[in-house]
Amino acid sequence: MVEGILSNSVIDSKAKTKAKTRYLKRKKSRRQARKSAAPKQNNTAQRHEETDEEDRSDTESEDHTPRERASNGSHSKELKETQEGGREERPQKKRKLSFSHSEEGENCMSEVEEVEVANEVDSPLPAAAPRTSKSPEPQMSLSVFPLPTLPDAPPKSILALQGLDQALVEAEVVNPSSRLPIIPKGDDPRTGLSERTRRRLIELGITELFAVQTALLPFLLGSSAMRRSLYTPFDLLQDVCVSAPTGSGKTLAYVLPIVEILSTRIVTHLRALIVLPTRDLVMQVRETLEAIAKGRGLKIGVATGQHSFAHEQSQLVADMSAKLSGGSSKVDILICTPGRLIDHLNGTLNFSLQHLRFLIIDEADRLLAQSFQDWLAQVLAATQSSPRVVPETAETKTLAPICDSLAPAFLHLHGEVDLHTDIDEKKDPSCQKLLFSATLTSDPGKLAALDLRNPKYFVVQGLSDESEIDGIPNIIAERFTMPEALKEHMIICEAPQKPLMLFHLVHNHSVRNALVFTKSSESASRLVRLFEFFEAATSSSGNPIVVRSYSSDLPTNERRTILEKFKAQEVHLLICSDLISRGIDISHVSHVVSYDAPVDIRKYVHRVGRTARAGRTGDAWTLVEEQEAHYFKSMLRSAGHLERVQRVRISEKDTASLSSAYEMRVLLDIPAEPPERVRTVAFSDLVEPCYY
Ligand SMILES: Nc1ncnc2c1ncn2[C@@H]1O[C@H](COP(=O)(O)OP(=O)(O)OP(=O)(O)O)[C@@H](O)[C@H]1O
Repeated sequence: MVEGILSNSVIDSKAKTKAKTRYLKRKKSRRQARKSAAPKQNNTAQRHEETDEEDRSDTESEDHTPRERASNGSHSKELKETQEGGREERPQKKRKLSFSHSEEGENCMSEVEEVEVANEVDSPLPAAAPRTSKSPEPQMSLSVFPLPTLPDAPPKSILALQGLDQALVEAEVVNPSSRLPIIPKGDDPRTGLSERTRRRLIELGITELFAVQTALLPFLLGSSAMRRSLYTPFDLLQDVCVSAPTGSGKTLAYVLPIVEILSTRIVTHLRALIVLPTRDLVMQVRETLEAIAKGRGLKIGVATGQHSFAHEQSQLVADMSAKLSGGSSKVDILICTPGRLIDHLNGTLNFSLQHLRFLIIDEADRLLAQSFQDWLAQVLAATQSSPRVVPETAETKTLAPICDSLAPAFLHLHGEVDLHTDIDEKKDPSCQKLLFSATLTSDPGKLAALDLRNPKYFVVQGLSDESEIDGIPNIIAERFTMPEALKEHMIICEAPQKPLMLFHLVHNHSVRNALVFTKSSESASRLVRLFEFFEAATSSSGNPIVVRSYSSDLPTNERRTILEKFKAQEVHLLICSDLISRGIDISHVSHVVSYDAPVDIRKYVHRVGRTARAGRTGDAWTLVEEQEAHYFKSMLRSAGHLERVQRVRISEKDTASLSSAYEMRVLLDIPAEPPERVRTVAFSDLVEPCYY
């Protein structure tokens, strides 16, 4: 019986072995058949199918005993490898899915693939995941949106032009070296100047026009009669903005058209208003105007607050007895500072801007930065007519009869004037705005405040000035053009050495006829005292250097006297605050010294521009304290100007003779200071005392 059982089990095991052999044979033949059918390449999908197949086989043979599995160790190993292979290949499998289910374009597909591969790398799924999935449906991928990508940064040139007036971007560039000889006789269609004006210019020694004048005169005086009209109610004239280097003749560029056009007037009205930032400039422009307009019968007035308000009123307005709708003026041209102008607009009866033909804003960037009483908005409003609301009021009844004419744009205000013509159109003010500066602003906000009409920009700038760096026009990048014959230098030294450097420049570099700029009026007067001490210590001869301070601390009359002495070369050095850093034109200034370095490029441009004017040569020196050197250089660099400023090194040997003589003298003469508060008894303490 036992034997029977044993023989049965042997038969059983033999049968199983046969079955297994058959299974392996079948499997081998299947594999060979597949291999011969499929291309030889190692296709991942195929491999995967194989794996699936094998998996299925694996499932088929699940009824095998563990022993059999053990005996089939190589088979299990193969299975395991296949599983790992399947796991590795999963991203491709998923890609296949998304490809087959997405209707989106190829680009989108590649996006999907990338995302999935990335996900796979970041957080691999458990290996069994695909197999445990019960769903027969392939996994739908979520609709995928393109990932947000950063747009390419726009080029600097585009960014710099954002928000700017297109007229500024398309400014007319004028070559600074262009000149136009003045023809004394006959017509001159090139400039539009009358023979009389040209003769006057020649009398004044002006034989040719400078670049800015050659560009502006034809534009303002043009050949058409309309351009020369006193009123242009239906033809709006273009406003003009001019950026031209210091000393390039901007004043004449507006004075000549004013004189030329206003000379045709019959009745006196206030037709040209010139606004300037300081009294000194008002006086200077007045001199130029009077010289050019001599014999033309034009009346020129000034309002700066130098005289009493009542006195100015009596100089400006002819009739203050009753309100005249057309205003009343004793002057054709008014030159003024903005503060006093607002005083007259608000407080002087019959002071009216309705007849203005020209509104000139010189040193425009400086004036636009001044928000004093919102002066610009008030001036612009006064050039416009307000709509007539009620024809008959107590006020209009008392309106005096027309003894002074109304400007065309203001005619509707008067009840008795009821002009209905074929051309019964709205009439615009005839005021043309002209802006000038060596450092004209491109700030859209500031320019917008001017309410410019179809402006035309002129920029006087050398072609060699690397006109556009990064495609950004110089005027927009605040790279200002300097006078061609100007030589610029800087001396970097310690702060206490600055006075010595100044004495060195005066005595060893023959700096005379110089403007020396300090940061404040107080610094200017202290430096004058120091200089006088020094001169007393060093000059044995009878020719000491004469030094004076010039700042707003001085009364106007004293300032005028000092300026006249300086012009007469009786004063050799004028130590001044920035009061005269803009616009002042003194032809013999051969040197400018910035004793305190300027902190912004505009100030630098205007200070150094007091020399090398009208084509002359000149030297500018800047004393830069060591701690300021980095800032100063980067300021120049960003203005594209660093290469033009030459660094001059001054050794102790150069100043040895000056310092010993000076320090001895200072020790004797220095005024008593509380000893415990004074750091050292050095001459520098006189200039800028250093207290602990
Ligand atoms: N065509 C010319 N021929 C000779 N000299 C001239 C001519 N035009 C102007 N000038 C002289 O050039 C000097 C500088 O002129 P102006 O004061 O108008 O310069 P600017 O451009 O206004 O300078 P800034 O920007 O410093 O105010 C003046 O002395 C002026 O008389």
